[in-house]
Amino acid sequence: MGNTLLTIENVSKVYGKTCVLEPIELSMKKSEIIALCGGNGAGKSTIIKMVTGLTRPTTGSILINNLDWNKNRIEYAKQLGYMPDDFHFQQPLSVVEYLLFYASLKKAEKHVKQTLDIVGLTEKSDQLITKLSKGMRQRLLLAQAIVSKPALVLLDEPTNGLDPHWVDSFTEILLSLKQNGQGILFSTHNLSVAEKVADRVLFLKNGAIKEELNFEKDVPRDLSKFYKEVFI
Ligand SMILES: Nc1ncnc2c1ncn2[C@@H]1O[C@H](COP(=O)(O)OP(=O)(O)OP(=O)(O)O)[C@@H](O)[C@H]1O
Repeated sequence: MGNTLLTIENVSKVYGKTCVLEPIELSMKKSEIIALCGGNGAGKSTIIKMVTGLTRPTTGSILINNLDWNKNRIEYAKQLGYMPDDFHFQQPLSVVEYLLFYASLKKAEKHVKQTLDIVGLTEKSDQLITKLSKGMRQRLLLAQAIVSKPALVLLDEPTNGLDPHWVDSFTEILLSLKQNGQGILFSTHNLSVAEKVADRVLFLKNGAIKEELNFEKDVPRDLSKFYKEVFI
C-alpha cells in the first residue's frame, strides 16, 4: 500500500437505466502518469469526476492515499487538484484574485505567484478572467488544479485550446509534477501528448477499458497507429 496513490475497485456508473461505465479496476502509483484515451462518450470524464468526488459511483470504492471520500471528505479533497474540461468564468475577478481564492481553500496562497509563472500568466495577473482567451482559461484552470501541490492531479482534456507552444510546455509541467512525486490522471484526445508523458495509457470504448498500454514494459510509443488498428 506504501507506494499506492489511487485505488479504484469495481467502480461503475449507471444513469437511470443506462450503464455509462462498466465496473473498472485501477491501481495507480505515486509519481505515475496515466492517460485516459477514447472517443467521445467513452467514459473518460465520468471516471475523473468520480475520482474527484463530484459524481458518486454506482458501485465500488475509490481510495486516494488510502482515504475514502465516504469517510473523510475533507482529507480526501486535500489530496487532489482537479481541472474540469470546461468552465465558464462568471465572477468579476482578476486572474490573480481567482487563483488566490482557490489557493486559499487549500491554504496554498504562498504558491500563487510561482504557479502563475509556471502557466505563463504572470503578465495577465490583473486581467479579468472573463476576458481571457480559451487557451489562457485552460492555463488558469491548470494553475488552479496544481497550486496546492496535491498528491493527485486530475485533468480533463487539459490541452484543449492550447497553442503548440503551450502543448509542449504542458508536457514539461506534467513531467515536473511527476518529478515532485505527484501522480497525474488525465483524459486526452491528443495521442502525442499521451505518448510523451504517460507511463500508462488506458483506452476506453463504450464505458469499458478495452486496452492498456504500459510504457514501463517497453511498448513502442506509436499510439496513433495502435488507435487506428484497435478502435477505428
Ligand atoms: N449527467 C449525466 N446523465 C446522463 N448521462 C451522462 C451524464 N454525464 C455523462 N453521461 C453519459 O455518459 C457517457 C460517458 O460520458 P463522458 O463525459 O464520461 O465521456 P468522455 O469519454 O469524457 O467523452 P468526450 O471525449 O466527449 O469528453 C456518455 O454517453 C454521456 O452521454
